[in-house]
Amino acid sequence: MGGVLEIRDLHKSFDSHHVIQGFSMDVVEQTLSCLIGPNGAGKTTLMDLISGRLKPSSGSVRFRGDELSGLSESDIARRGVGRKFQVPAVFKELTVRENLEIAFSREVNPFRNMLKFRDKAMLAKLEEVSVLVNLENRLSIVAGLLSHGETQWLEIGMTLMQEPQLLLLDEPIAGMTEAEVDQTAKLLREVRQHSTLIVVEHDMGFVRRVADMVTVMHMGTHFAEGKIDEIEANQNVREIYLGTEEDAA
Ligand SMILES: Nc1ncnc2c1ncn2[C@@H]1O[C@H](COP(=O)(O)OP(=O)(O)OP(=O)(O)O)[C@@H](O)[C@H]1O
Repeated sequence: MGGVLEIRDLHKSFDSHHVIQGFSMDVVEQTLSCLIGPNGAGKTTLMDLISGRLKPSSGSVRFRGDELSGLSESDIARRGVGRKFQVPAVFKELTVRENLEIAFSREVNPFRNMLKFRDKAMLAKLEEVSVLVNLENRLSIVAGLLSHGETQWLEIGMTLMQEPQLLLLDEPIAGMTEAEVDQTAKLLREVRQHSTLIVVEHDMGFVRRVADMVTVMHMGTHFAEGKIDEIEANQNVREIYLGTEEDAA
């Protein structure tokens, strides 16, 4: 079955290091897919290839039927693919409100956007997103003073200001407290009501709570895919990934 995102026979090499080796995957609209796999499996590289940060050596990434490989990172973002990295990239000296305002438009000069788009549509979006990411009471705080978890939410919020149709998240709960993890699970389930998400995650407890589908990567290949129960019961997956975590525990 096809999907909103169709990845076909994707390859990526860095010199002689063949990191993505014929990877294919379909992502169905309005689902949350978790991408798991051992360290070095190629998860971040795959996200980089989807978002245009890296160009594939060969293969195809189609989003809503359009080929993305070959487009620039900003063109891919304009087509509705949002990305949040593990390390947040917020403007620490600006307030939460200003950070969200800047993110509203995809124009090049963010400070011009702040003046130009202080309109009703932006205000409505800002209110909706700030409630969603649990920062509605922190709008006038300088971003540099936010907790780690709040900073992660702000960056998710900045991505949501652009109304992405596909949202790529790299380890969104890294370093969060338990309460923040709970809040993030709730947030992602809400975002999924109107967007499609791919989340790279190592924490299987969190994967269990949020994932509709789980895709396992191993050595740059699509190793397995299914519901969380199927993946956790899959002996081959346990051998290359889950088993090793248990052994280490
Ligand atoms: N720019 C690069 N140049 C050379 N090798 C790279 C580059 N980027 C990634 N690699 C290699 O590609 C492989 C896959 O890395 P990647 O970060 O995609 O894995 P990952 O599954 O995200 O791992 P982790 O779970 O540890 O974050 C690794 O062996 C890494 O060293």
